Amino acid sequence: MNPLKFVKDRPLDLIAIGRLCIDLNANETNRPMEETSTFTKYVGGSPANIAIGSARLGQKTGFIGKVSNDQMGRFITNYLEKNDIDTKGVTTDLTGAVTGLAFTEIKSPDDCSILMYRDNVADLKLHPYDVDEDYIKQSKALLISGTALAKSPSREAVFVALEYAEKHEVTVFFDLDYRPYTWTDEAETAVYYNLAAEKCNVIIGTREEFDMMEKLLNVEESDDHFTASRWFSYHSDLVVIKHGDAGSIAYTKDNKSHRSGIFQTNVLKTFGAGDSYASAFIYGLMNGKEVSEAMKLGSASASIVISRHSCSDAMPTEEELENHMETAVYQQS
Ligand SMILES: Nc1ncnc2c1ncn2[C@@H]1O[C@H](COP(=O)(O)OP(=O)(O)OP(=O)(O)O)[C@@H](O)[C@H]1O
Ligand SMILES: O=C(O)C[C@@H](O)[C@H](O)C(=O)CO
Repeated sequence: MNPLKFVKDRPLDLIAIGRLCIDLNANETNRPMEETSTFTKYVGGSPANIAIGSARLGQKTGFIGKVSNDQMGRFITNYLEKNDIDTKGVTTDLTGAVTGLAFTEIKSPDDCSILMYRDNVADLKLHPYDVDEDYIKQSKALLISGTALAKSPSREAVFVALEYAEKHEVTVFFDLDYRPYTWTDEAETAVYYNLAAEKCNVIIGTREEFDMMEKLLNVEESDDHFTASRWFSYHSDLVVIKHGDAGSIAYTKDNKSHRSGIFQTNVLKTFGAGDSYASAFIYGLMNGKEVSEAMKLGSASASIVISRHSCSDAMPTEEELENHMETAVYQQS
């Protein structure tokens, strides 16, 4: 069963809002950053990766975000356009802000980390005035991502987008995308995540991300069912909790749960799993698939992306995803 309804006849399927950055992924793998000397440059940032994954799967996709007024900003906008992403909502910062950089360290397939350079970044300068109501109402769905809530004015820009989405019946997906280094205070983080989640139809996050949101509730032990059911009295119809290589579980408002396993793969690096999962999961739901089938699409896409070097450029097309699901070994959780 698929609990979501999407308005029909809109020019865009999905608009993502938030971070547009650069990933610099280590070329020399199986070694620490101190010993890495060359990196390959890709577009990055969780909502950017999800938008790219969505467009690769044939969804009409747009973006609302802010880029730096330099070569990096232009590289990002050009890449989005080359991937058929509508960039009408992408504005250029005029205050001298820079593009956020994520240097990745690939020590082993299960020991990866990201070193972020995020001082004075353009993505967090997105202003409520940059969010156009007429643009949001052209889409069936909106994807928000938690990192954009970390600072003003980007935080307010996301809340304004949420208001417009509700007004125009745009289904909202929230990928929690919790990056601790972007935040300074745990209570502030939990409060803003919870305020945003109240307004979303679908919430997708890892167990650790939901634990962060439950920090102020004095919850003694993590419990996926408790986590999901909190949101059904607000706007949510569907909550997904990801558990890395142990798969994922989704709960629907009718109190049913759905589990997904993983597709076995040759893991090169772990990052990008969540973004590829989200893009294919959203694509599945928007194309009428049952929740468990959409989760399986998400898992398949994740297994492709973690076997490749980048996150954004590695996103599969519809054909690649279908072929992969036919050939890869599925492991039920
Ligand atoms: N080792 C693995 N092999 C195959 N699939 C995996 C593996 N790890 C994760 N996945 C798939 O990716 C999905 C998302 O992974 P995970 O729970 O690690 O998300 P995440 O922490 O948001 O990812 P990211 O590392 O990108 O932040 C899982 O539900 C699973 O389907
Ligand atoms: O900006 C980031 O958080 C880094 C991402 O671009 C990176 O690709 C990643 O971590 C994907 O999950």
